[in-house]
Amino acid sequence: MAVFTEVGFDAAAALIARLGLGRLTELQPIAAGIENTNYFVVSERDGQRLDHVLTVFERLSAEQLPFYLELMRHLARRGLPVPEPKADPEGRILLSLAGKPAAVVDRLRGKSVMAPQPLHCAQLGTLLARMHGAVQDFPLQQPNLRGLAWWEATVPLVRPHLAPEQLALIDAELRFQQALAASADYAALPRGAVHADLFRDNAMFDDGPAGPQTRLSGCFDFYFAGCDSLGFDLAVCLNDWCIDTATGRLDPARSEALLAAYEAVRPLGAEERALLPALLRSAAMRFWISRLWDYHLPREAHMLTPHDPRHFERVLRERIASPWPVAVAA
Ligand SMILES: Nc1ncnc2c1ncn2[C@@H]1O[C@H](COP(=O)(O)OP(=O)(O)O)[C@@H](O)[C@H]1O
Ligand SMILES: N[C@@H](CCOP(=O)(O)O)C(=O)O
Repeated sequence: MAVFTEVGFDAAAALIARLGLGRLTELQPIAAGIENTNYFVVSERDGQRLDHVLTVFERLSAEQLPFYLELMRHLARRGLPVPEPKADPEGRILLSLAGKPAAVVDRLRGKSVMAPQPLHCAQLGTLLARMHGAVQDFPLQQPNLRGLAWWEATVPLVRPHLAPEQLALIDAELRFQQALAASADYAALPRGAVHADLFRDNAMFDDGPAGPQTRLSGCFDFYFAGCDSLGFDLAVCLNDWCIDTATGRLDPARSEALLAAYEAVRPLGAEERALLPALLRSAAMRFWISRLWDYHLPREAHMLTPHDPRHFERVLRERIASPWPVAVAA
């Protein structure tokens, strides 16, 4: 992030105590991320150190948040490595701090791996497929709030900042995505509550038998989750985990590792496979628009570092030019 809301030590200590997590000993603002205010919190209970993450939600409302927090709890209770939100004595996981909605969740061990190898991508593929299985009986519904309707509302806001060739691209892609969303093939895609932002920086690896930072310890930041096609979620991951950053191309070894591991748990249907190139474009478009919006219409915050929108413009152009260069196992 960004620290949009400065949380005082005493206020955080009172919250941690109320959650039964003992005495607060450290409160450390987190610089990474762009959406919410996050702090690492360390507390001591019965002589034991406890590590959690405190999030103050800046844009999401108290009406939208139960979906994300309940989804995390659902997945954690299914044994998936997802931070579980902590409940107060009344059983509430949606809390309040500094007059804003807040949550305290488990801190995952390890670090993000920003230059992943096939072994990292494979573990991510397995986790993603397991999550797609586990959400099939998740009862809450909420649309992907960064889906097509948001693109349609946001493209007019960023258009004044674009060069002619960018305008041509964004307008044409919006038309392509509108036609895709209206198609019968798209309507037939399997759907569910998906993460929708499972980038490398939203997963952690700790040390494993294959060496330092080789074992996936979990994924976090479910605050862009929503009901969408499972294939879109997969495309978001492929576009980030398997990319050759310089060219925007998909790296065959990493893409194949991610997909093979995914399909070992949840094989893709023929309709998903056929639409994967279009969904890779959707995933590139989604983050190009959000990055343009964050970049050109920034919010006030300390430590805010917007992501580079040109990256996803390059990725989108590449996905249009080379729909699916990877030999996907049929
Ligand atoms: N549950 C967690 N376990 C470990 N680290 C976390 C956790 N949640 C957040 N973080 C850390 O905080 C950073 C920012 O979190 P993130 O959710 O990406 O912020 P934002 O919602 O503002 O984009 C992450 O890069 C990570 O280092
Ligand atoms: N992953 C997105 C932005 C969302 O930020 P996060 O820190 O919440 O993952 C991007 O890279 O544009």
